[in-house]
Amino acid sequence: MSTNQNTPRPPCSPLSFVKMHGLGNDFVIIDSRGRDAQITPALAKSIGDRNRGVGFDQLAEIRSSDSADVDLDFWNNDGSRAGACGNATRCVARLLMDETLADSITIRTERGLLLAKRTENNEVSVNMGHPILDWAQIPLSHEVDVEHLPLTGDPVAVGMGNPHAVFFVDDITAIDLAVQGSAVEHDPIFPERTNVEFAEIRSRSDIRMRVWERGSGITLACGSGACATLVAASLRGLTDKKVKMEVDGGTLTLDWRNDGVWMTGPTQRVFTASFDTSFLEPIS
Ligand SMILES: N[C@@H](CCC[C@H](N)C(=O)O)C(=O)O
Repeated sequence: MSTNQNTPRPPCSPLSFVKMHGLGNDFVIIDSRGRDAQITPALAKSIGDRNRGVGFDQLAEIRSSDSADVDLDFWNNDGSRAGACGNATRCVARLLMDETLADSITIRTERGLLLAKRTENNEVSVNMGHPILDWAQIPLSHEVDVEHLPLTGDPVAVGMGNPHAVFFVDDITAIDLAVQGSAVEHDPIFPERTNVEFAEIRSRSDIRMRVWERGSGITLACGSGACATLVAASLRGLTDKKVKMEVDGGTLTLDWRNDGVWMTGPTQRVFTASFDTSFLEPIS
């Protein structure tokens, strides 16, 4: 008798999920309402591996809420937590609004209570709240010396529930996103690392932006990064407070209003599936 056939297998523990994306920023969405949180850093990293797991830019875990329609936690694919994720918030809002046929929904994230709405053309808008401009709260260092960074020009530090360093550049095609983004993310001046945006101003209402995300690397879009870029451009006097922003995966509309920064764009459900967590290889 073959020993292989008799090798005991751990019990099957299926975890179902929905795969969605917003402008190519892709997410695994797990619904943990009514049960304990299931995601740990190690599990997030294993599921996030694009070769050995499922693959995602962020994992969003939906939780029951006492003070909103749902609570939402975010994980990057390196297993780290993220305090905000604009595009995943829009995707989850779309998923739940389709489920309940509602036209709006409240979602509590680490950054606070967010309101999302369905638009007339079936896109999703979310109010990402007010930017945090006090660097001590972002958290970033007050004494930022950009001279040693592989870039010229001062970054603008903006908190949207997560940290962003926005660089304005004359020619975005000249940026080596992997090299320069990674160098800025890991620069010791950012004690909690940072998301990095490179923005070329095309007009007062049109920005081209590319992003290097903390904990996930190059992504096709970043909602909180788009909000941070609008805030930075507007504060520098480079644009108006409402712009369209072209990112690698498509176009977002950003509107910095009195009640916060609103972001609008498409969402797409890709598939629903489940996997057996006992198959996932731990990734160090
Ligand atoms: N893709 C996101 C932002 C994800 C979080 C980020 N990588 C972090 O660590 O803060 C978005 O759409 O906002």
